[in-house]
Amino acid sequence: MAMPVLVSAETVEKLLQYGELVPRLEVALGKFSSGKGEIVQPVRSVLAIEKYNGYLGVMPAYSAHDDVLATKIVTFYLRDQPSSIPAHQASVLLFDPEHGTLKAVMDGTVITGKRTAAVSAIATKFLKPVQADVLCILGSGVQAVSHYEIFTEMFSFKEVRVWGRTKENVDRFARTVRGPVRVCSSVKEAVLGADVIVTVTMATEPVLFAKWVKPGAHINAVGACRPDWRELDDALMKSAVLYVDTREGAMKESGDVILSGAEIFAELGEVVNGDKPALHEKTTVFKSLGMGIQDAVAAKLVFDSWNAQQ
Ligand SMILES: NC(=O)c1ccc[n+]([C@@H]2O[C@H](COP(=O)([O-])OP(=O)(O)OC[C@H]3O[C@@H](n4cnc5c(N)ncnc54)[C@H](O)[C@@H]3O)[C@@H](O)[C@H]2O)c1
Ligand SMILES: O=C(O)[C@@H]1CCCCN1
Repeated sequence: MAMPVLVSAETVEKLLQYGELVPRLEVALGKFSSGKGEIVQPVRSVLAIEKYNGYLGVMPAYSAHDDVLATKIVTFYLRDQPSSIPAHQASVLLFDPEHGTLKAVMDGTVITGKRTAAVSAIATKFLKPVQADVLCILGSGVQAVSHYEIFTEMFSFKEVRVWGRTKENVDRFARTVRGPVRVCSSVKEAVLGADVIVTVTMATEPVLFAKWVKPGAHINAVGACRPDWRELDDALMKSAVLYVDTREGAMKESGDVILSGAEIFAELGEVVNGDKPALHEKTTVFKSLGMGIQDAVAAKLVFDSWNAQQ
């Protein structure tokens, strides 16, 4: 029995390219929302490690369409002090769907960063206003960097703004990204006039308020993945047209959806399929929770690229 391949973060970083990842994720989102059973993905299990303010998530998924079977195991911790240990750490187990054999154990942290930003970019492609000149990123960590990377690659914003709670993190972000960024001293300064907003904080209370949001803007709400955590206020959740990655996930995990009572208009996959309209002229929110199938598709891409080099 062959041992599984171990694929490092560096190798994942090198092999996982947005140009290949985005179209495959878009198809997977559509297949998931079509409900034709080609993709099987239960809502993830999340275990609370209360003593340390942490969580462990288990995210299995199978796609007959992509012929991929994988499970991401991810931990995420609320930290009240800056730490050299990332808030999110993940590994992806990739299996041979036909025989159930474990093929690879690969870094899931880089996969999480890239696939999450790629899905936000897919939502933004459909939902941003026709004239979108200003991008605002709230948060300055791992997801902020990956979102900056793909959003500046896929779209032509005239200005990119960032706000972060911690100056140390914001300065690191500004040094890390390859391109211009305007560091803002308040959320309000970053948000006023923005056409596309990305919220990627670890906030548990709202940081983005409807009163600052330009009518017709598109918001990718990526943080707040627990039923009692918030990033957006009720006014924004209730006034915007709400899209989600998965209804089931949002209704179980999203405090922004559950606590605001906002009505879900559509899954992103339904927009991809043409089953629901992209109301890009309205103020729109894409609430992203994360899906195991996104990790599985990314892991297959990495493995197939790695295999081709052997
Ligand atoms: N939707 C998805 O698929 C998905 C995937 C991965 C991560 N996430 C979520 O995205 C968010 C960012 O993840 P990350 O990996 O970039 O984390 P990170 O720790 O690298 O960055 C978090 C950022 O939020 C800031 N922050 C922390 N507490 C805050 C608070 N109370 N108010 C405002 N800002 C605060 C930090 O300073 C940092 O800039 C998290 O909520 C994470 O759970 C979502
Ligand atoms: O989908 C993910 O990878 C993340 C895990 C941490 C919580 C938010 N969603």
